[in-house]
Amino acid sequence: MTLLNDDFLLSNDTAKILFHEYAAKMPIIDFHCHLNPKEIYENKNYPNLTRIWINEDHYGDHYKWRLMRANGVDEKYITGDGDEYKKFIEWTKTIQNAYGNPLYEWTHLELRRFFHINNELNLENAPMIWEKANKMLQTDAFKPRNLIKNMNVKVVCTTDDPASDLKYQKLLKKDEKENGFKVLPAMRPDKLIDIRNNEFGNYLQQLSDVSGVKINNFADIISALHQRFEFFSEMGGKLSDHSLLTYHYVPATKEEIDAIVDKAVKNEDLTDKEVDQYLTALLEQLMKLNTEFDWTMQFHINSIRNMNRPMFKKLGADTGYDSVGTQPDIVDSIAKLYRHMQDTNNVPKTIFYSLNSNDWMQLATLMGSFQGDGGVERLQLGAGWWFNDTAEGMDRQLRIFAQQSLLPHFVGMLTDSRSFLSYPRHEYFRRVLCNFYGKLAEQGRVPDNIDKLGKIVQDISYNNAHNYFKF
Ligand SMILES: O=C(O)[C@@H](O)[C@H](O)[C@H](O)C(=O)CO
Repeated sequence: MTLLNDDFLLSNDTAKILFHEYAAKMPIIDFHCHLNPKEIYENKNYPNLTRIWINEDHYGDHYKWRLMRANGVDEKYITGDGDEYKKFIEWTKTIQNAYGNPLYEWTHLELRRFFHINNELNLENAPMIWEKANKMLQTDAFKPRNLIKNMNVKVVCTTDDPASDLKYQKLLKKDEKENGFKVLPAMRPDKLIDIRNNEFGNYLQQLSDVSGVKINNFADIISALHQRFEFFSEMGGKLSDHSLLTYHYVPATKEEIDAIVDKAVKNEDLTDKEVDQYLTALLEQLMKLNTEFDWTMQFHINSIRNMNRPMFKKLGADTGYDSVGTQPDIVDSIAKLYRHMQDTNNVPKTIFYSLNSNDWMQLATLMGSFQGDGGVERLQLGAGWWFNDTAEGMDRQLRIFAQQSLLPHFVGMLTDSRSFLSYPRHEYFRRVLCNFYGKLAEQGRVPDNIDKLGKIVQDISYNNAHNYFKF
């Protein structure tokens, strides 16, 4: 089979029909990504492949950065001020060693889908590819808004701090009709979760200023958050998103929580128990707010971030120094939290992603205990996330979802990316999805009713997300 031919990842005839005649043509809803709304609004061409593929200023694809470091590339030619063509050549050398890594397939899929370059990228053809691609990058088709539009994307949900003024989402709202897609905020209150950060007190002041709520205690924080939920909702926001590196369910009294907030504002040391007490109280309130505003709450759990301390100091967060978390009982704590919130009917629509795939069965079966209340598949196991964003990781997540619940209700894939060239990840997922159902059909485990199977893959590719999030 030739590299990324029309039927790659499709192992039988049913899978091929399902992909080519049903899933492939569906629009895209990217309900979680890290695209910069400013870059969508300013809509400027990228000067070359390095700037759109590897790094644009401090921003960029840390998946590639990790691989380049593994290939022994000097940081100067990854995130540093090295020559941009040399960075591209270093990426070319790196990808040559990446057989079996999804970035090998993604890189070549992007060359095919955007630049119509079907060659395998290597040192011989790198100069030609650099020249051809860079020329194309200067055309209107490669402006960010056209990249989104031409990939049939209908909704992009950015990742935004509650204190954000959503300046660029506001500006883009006026161009929605012309663009043919919406750019909607998703609230990511990481700075409220990160109570040990020395900037916590300053952040509360920022949240107070933007919300108009004076913040003297925990209840005031929640009042300020409520105002931000109102604002994000007015802007079309329908999701919140929460990164929990580790988490333990530890209830506490109002007085204890206020004392913890007070200590945090003064940058006094907090015990692990105090952090978990505060986190528990905050997550309970966030669940209430998501329920009140009929949003979907996303949890990104069990990760270890910014492991390399000197490089964190130098480059900051999300720069390729993260790994899978190993808290074995994190889902036990999530279960206690949900059981407690069920008592007051405050379990919102939720999508769980764990970076540790050992958690997936526990999450999938946990969710079965909180479905109902009139909504279809209100709680969902999210698509294979980050290090699980591979053909095998996607297939495993689909299998567990199908075995423990009703996969035809799944809201499907997201890019989780910082690059405008990442939309072929949806194609990649749709191929894995069609192959999953194609195999069931050809094994005689489901009826070979192609229209029914086709409807399922189209729903998972687009319709379910449209209906579930109510965009
Ligand atoms: O949203 C997250 O927490 C992660 O997706 C994180 O942003 C990470 O940098 C990433 O993009 C993984 O795909």
